[in-house]
Amino acid sequence: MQQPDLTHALSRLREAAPLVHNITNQVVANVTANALLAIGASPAMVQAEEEVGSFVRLAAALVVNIGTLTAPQLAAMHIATRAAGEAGVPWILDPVAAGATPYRLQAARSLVQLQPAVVRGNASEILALAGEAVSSKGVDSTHGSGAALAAARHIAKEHGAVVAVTGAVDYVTDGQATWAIANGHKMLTRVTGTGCTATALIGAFLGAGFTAMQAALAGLTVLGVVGELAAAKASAPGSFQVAILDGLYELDDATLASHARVTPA
Ligand SMILES: Nc1ncnc2c1ncn2[C@@H]1O[C@H](COP(=O)(O)OP(=O)(O)O)[C@@H](O)[C@H]1O
Ligand SMILES: Cc1ncsc1CCOP(=O)(O)O
Ligand SMILES: [Mg+2]
Repeated sequence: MQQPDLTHALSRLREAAPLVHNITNQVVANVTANALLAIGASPAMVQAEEEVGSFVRLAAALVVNIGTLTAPQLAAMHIATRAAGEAGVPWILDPVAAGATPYRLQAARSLVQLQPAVVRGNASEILALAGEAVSSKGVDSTHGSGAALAAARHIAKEHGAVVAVTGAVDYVTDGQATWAIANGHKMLTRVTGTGCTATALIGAFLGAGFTAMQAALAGLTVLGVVGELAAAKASAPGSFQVAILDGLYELDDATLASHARVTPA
């Protein structure tokens, strides 16, 4: 398996400065828009059924996140993902708390049928999406990421998507090749929206023309490295959240390459 080359990933992303269309949850809309701006992309949060089909055709990538799902928002997600498919706009699914209620699970299942380039979730979410009867603690995982690796491979093969499971170690698989990313910091679990930020960053790399596998590896490695650097500067969640945003802006290709811990799994 050839080692993924992230050497110029950040400069490529910043050169492309992709417009990223987000249909996301109300908790993280601001956080993820700021993360996308900090890394060098251009975010737009657009979710009216009446306009998502037109808007997504202007975008370089689409992020779909079911964190605070409502029926109109789900309808908009179906319109946007179908239009994205027609227009060749790559999109990523974040199945937040997929196993928590039948409504969410059904919604996530309906969306994964519509050919996302990437699915990114925590272990409980990926297990639920794969059909395992698992519990979660709302939006938080009660499983380690390794426990969802087989489920991730299963979803990847069934839907032709790249699947990323995050946790202490992140895994990215296309159903055949699997990579482990051993970056990150526990403090990332003490601030809301870091999983959603991971998803949005992968969306930015998709919008910059990276393959699904490269985009998932780049997005997760960026957040993991930034999390480590932020934790060295900030010891509590409030300042850590600010340090993440600053770190996304300050990170360069050389620092990413020297801190990345990506190995075959
Ligand atoms: N125990 C941990 N140690 C280091 N990094 C972690 C840990 N748990 C999660 N992360 C990182 O936090 C980010 C969000 O992942 P995760 O918490 O799994 O998503 P979610 O917020 O959707 O549950 C990812 O970058 C992941 O690598
Ligand atoms: C707290 C919360 N409730 C519904 S969505 C959301 C944010 C979840 O963010 P993340 O999955 O990144 O932890
Ligand atoms: Mg999440």
